[in-house]
Amino acid sequence: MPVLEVLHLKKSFGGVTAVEDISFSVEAGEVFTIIGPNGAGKTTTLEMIEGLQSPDAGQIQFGSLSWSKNSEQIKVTIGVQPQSGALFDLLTVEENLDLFATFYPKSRPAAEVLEMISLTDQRNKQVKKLSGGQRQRLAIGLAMINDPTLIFLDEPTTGLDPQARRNIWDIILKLKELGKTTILTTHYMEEAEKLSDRVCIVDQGKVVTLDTPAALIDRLTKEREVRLSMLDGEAAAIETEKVALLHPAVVRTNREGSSLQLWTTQPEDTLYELFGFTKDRGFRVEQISIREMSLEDVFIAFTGKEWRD
Ligand SMILES: Nc1ncnc2c1ncn2[C@@H]1O[C@H](COP(=O)(O)OP(=O)(O)OP(=O)(O)O)[C@@H](O)[C@H]1O
Repeated sequence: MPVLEVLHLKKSFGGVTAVEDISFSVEAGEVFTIIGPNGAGKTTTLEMIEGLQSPDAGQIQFGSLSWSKNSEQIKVTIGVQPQSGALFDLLTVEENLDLFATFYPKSRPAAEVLEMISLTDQRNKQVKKLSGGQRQRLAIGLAMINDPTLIFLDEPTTGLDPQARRNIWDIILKLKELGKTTILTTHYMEEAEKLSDRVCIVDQGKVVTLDTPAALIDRLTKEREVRLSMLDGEAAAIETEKVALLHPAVVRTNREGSSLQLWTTQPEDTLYELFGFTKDRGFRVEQISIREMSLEDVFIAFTGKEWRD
């Protein structure tokens, strides 16, 4: 039985439809990631599930529990990362954890949480003196203080430098080792690809696709991005692009100056033909590379939008 099931959620604000129709279910122990462009409805979806907003329509079930009948039970089962503005700046790290612990009938010892979020050495530091990454780790710690089975992290790494982001990935992986379920939203594709068991892509308030990162990428594996850089300038690239577009396996192309990008389902065959052409014309190709598809390509393919990372 899924730990969370969301069925046909809908939410509008005045004339703006934030969530049009979102359904998914989450299994115990998985990292389930929702990604999507700005304004896709990710935060609104999460807030409805967390009980912070009421849906206009649809159902939210935590196993057999629902907000209308079992709100007290749900509150002790889930952990929600507070916005970083909700932390108490003048209190120390440990005092914040102790304070949040009082909101719950049962809590995990602060020392254990401090270890998990690698803030034991900063336990007596005032929160206002923490770095951005440390604040975010504390926010995740606060989401864990009631020892929840299901944890919601809304863009926990936004704005952090790569090392601080990696520290947060480590916490998410530790939570997984403990058998916890994490529902994550992120702006970073690489993060979704690395951490998630399954990824749900939303756009304009609807689920566009949902699967494991590997399966999503697999759907596009037939397509490869080929890059060519021409030594003989833009005119050579323009002509080569025209020839590439005539090849039946070439899906689309892009050119900037003398550099050419093309997406093809038959890279070898396409290159063979292009090299035939460049050799005939005496054009010299300076660089060539064939790139594997990533989750970012899946996103672009399904939503038709560039990723904003
Ligand atoms: N309280 C609100 N009042 C009015 N409009 C809102 C409100 N909350 C969200 N919206 C609108 O609903 C849409 C979805 O917003 P939401 O914050 O859920 O998207 P998101 O996918 O989380 O975006 P982002 O990645 O930018 O955080 C947006 O058009 C947003 O402007």
